[in-house]
Amino acid sequence: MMETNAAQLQQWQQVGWLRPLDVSFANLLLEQESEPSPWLAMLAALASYQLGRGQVSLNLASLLQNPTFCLQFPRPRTAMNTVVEPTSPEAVFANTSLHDVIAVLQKSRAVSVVHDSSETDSTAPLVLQQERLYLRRYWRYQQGIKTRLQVLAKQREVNKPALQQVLKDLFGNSAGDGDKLNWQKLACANTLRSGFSVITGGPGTGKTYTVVRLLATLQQLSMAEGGSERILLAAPTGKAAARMTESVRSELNQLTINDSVKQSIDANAVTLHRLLGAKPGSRGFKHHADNPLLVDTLIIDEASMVDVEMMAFVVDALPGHARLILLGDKDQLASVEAGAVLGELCAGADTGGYNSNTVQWLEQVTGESIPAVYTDSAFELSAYTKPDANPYLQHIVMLRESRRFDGQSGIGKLATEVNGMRTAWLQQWLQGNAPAADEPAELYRRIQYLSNTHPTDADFRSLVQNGLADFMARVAKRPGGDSKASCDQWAEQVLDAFSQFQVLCAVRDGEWGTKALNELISQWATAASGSADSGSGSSDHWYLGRPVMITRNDYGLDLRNGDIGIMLLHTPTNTRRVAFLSNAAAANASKMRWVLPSRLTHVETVYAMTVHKSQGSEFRHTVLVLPEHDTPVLTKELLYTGITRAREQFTLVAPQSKVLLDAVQRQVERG
Ligand SMILES: Nc1ncnc2c1ncn2[C@@H]1O[C@H](COP(=O)(O)OP(=O)(O)OP(=O)(O)O)[C@@H](O)[C@H]1O
Repeated sequence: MMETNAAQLQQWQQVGWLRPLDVSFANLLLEQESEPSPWLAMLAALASYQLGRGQVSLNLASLLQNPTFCLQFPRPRTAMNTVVEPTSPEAVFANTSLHDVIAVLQKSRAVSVVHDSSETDSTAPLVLQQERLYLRRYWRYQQGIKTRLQVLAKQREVNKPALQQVLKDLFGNSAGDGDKLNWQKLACANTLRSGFSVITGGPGTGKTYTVVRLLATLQQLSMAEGGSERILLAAPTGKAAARMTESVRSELNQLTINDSVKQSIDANAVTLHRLLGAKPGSRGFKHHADNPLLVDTLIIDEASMVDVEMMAFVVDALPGHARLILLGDKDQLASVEAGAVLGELCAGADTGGYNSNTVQWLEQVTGESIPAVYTDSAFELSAYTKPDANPYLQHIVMLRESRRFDGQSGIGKLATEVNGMRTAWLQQWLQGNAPAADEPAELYRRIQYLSNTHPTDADFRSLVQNGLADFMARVAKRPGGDSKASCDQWAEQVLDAFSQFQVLCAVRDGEWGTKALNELISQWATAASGSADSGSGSSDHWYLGRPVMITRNDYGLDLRNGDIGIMLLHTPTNTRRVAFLSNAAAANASKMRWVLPSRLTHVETVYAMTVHKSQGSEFRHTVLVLPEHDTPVLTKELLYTGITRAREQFTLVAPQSKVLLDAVQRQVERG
């Protein structure tokens, strides 16, 4: 059986199902076993494979129950025109029981078996906990987070009368709009109750609005006691940090509060890497348990993008008294790295699940009255009566009303239907049917569907060219003068124009993937600009107006993975440079960075980017392009994330509507 499994791993690697890394890891383990067990290599390779696609562990029960669903292998790769028909996961795991697999793992020296979250002395590379097989490092990250959050989540003392007054001043008396619950007020209150909380909500549900009031609440309460709260704002990427800074600053400007409280609030958000003090070339950070951050409250935005490794480093670096608040949309795609931390913490949050303690506390300080549908008696006991109950539900408030997309908005409607995995309305829309009698015509104005198309067809080409027209015009316009200031101002306008329109792809390869579309759009762009400079027009050629995305952090240049720049003529020096918005946190730092293209080693053209890369960004007009054939990466989370990147206009390009309908019914499995 062992030889069979070794040959099987080779075959699955050949067809592109397993990575060479997965197979090498498995072989390494086998070499170290005195009595290698037949299934060890296979299971170790699959645990490593799951990690590569964002799952922290291999769930053995679901593997044996439904191997194809659990592994979600892509379409097999064909080499040199030979079609290899790989053995299916079903065939490999036929007649294998969970009991047998676990018994085999328990006997292996490469596996340590743990029954609870306590750390063991073992250094075995694999950890088996119940039905899940982990790579040790990731098991430790997960346990580290769990242990730390349990401590942070303990209830804290609050001056309730003072809190009641501050909340009343900031959010009004009670019962938000008419008979609706004021979830924003409840969210703000709930963060004060313990050292760990989550505010989750879809786009435009007022997370920033709430956070700004939370900042004011924390400062006001602290100042009333003669202190000052040390609050830090952070986000997983440079772009998300810049967006957080901008939206907090603008919301703060509109808020009428005491001047001294306002002045005590620092709206500058930094990346998590900068916060923890990244050490170039090393996995570790300057701040950790022995050198904790100087912070009383840490607020992390776009928390859905934080992977399990980064979250473990963050909680490790928090001082004992600190408070951690996570903001984000739990329904968005998780980070490409392993671990859907926010999604897992928020499992079940749609229905509240508050116990009587939480309800009583929240009602007392907010004056709101929480309906019974949001309560759950299963959480009454400190020992949870439901075995799968989520212990963090008491710490989560979900904002439920979009302030950006009203009932008339097609974007909001599309996002809601996709998130709810419902296809009936989508089918109507895809077929181009007129709005139903009870639907406003406005609903369909800002959403458009392009079907039966090919990348080189005129309809797709004009969609893209119209979308990029303003950007192209600004690139061609050149600065008002030769001064540094006017050149910077022009570059800022060019970058702003570029950020208004974006093509998003589900995949990188294939004719509807980012690689091919960037190649094609580059040719259109250089042909349209008609400049002598257009050269080959290939997507990696440094032509004027080429938009690029950084694909790897570059600490030397202070550029972050995901930063976008445009190749322009830097008029003060008369050189071609790539203009980026600066990541510098200092208030007096120049807003623009001009970098010589020769210094940029990890960049890609970015007329089209993957949905994963678009997380944390929004565009006025977003075009989501789906491939011709279904693939396992197409999930409702991916569609939801793509749709919710659109602020005013959304276009779906899907050559086959069935691909969309199948994807809506596929959910990411949490690892
Ligand atoms: N209670 C409220 N009353 C009035 N306006 C509100 C309220 N809540 C939010 N808004 C407004 O709605 C808009 C969206 O809110 P906000 O930016 O806070 O949402 P968000 O959840 O942070 O959005 P994003 O998904 O972009 O991060 C903002 O203009 C904000 O000022």
